[in-house]
Amino acid sequence: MRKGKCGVLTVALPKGRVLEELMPLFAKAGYPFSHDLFTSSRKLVFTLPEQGFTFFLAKPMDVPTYVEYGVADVGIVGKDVLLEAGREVYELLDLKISPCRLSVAGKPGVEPALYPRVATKYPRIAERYFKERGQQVEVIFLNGSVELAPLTGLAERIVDIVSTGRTLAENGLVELEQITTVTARLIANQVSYRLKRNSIQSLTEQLRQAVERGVSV
Ligand SMILES: Nc1ncnc2c1ncn2[C@@H]1O[C@H](COP(=O)(O)OP(=O)(O)OP(=O)(O)O)[C@@H](O)[C@H]1O
Ligand SMILES: O=P(O)(O)OC[C@H]1O[C@H](OP(=O)(O)OP(=O)(O)O)[C@H](O)[C@@H]1O
Repeated sequence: MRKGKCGVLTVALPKGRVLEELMPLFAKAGYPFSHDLFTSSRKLVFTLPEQGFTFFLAKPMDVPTYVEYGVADVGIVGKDVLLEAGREVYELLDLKISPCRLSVAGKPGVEPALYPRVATKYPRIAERYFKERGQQVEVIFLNGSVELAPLTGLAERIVDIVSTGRTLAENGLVELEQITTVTARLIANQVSYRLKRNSIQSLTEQLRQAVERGVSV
């Protein structure tokens, strides 16, 4: 995108896994920013007026917050985070990168208690999932290494990301139910979407074409 009358677009990027797969997709869409640009320093804000962008580097779970409040016009984030954050943003495009799934897992062959404990980084998704099924559970929030919970007796079940399945397998756990599939999404602030419609639609269209052409990462 070149700077037009709509001005610079502010983009909230998620640090970590998604960013790695995003940069090849951006390049394919005609925005050749290197992953190194964002990871070779501790800088969090990258102002690139000539290219028509300002980028923020945020924790994935915080990306929808920056976008809902409008300090970022658009953002990129996993569907898992979008569902968990429950922010008022527009979801514009499935970027089809960083695929994984959100699943319920636990030790094999263990019948759940009447009121089982479920450990997760995704308490809202877990609450909603079990409530919809009429199952009463106690959801325990953890920040990570969630697979530890059933091994230590903290919880019988977990709700967590599964990708290759290696973490579950190496900890003697099994996937019991799949809640949803997950890929990264382009999201937009609702006001920016009106005020910067041309810039946002142009970015969306370029990315849509790149997604359709496919990216090898
Ligand atoms: N194997 C995987 N494990 C975790 N997340 C994955 C995996 N595969 C794809 N993803 C996607 O990547 C996102 C997480 O990225 P990353 O692991 O870099 O952040 P994080 O570890 O959740 O963040 P934090 O630093 O806050 O703990 C998820 O929201 C999900 O959409
Ligand atoms: O199915 P796999 O390919 O093994 O991937 C899934 C694992 O990867 C993620 O953990 P991460 O490395 O992000 O660490 P965390 O547990 O601290 O979030 C996720 O929480 C699972 O533990």
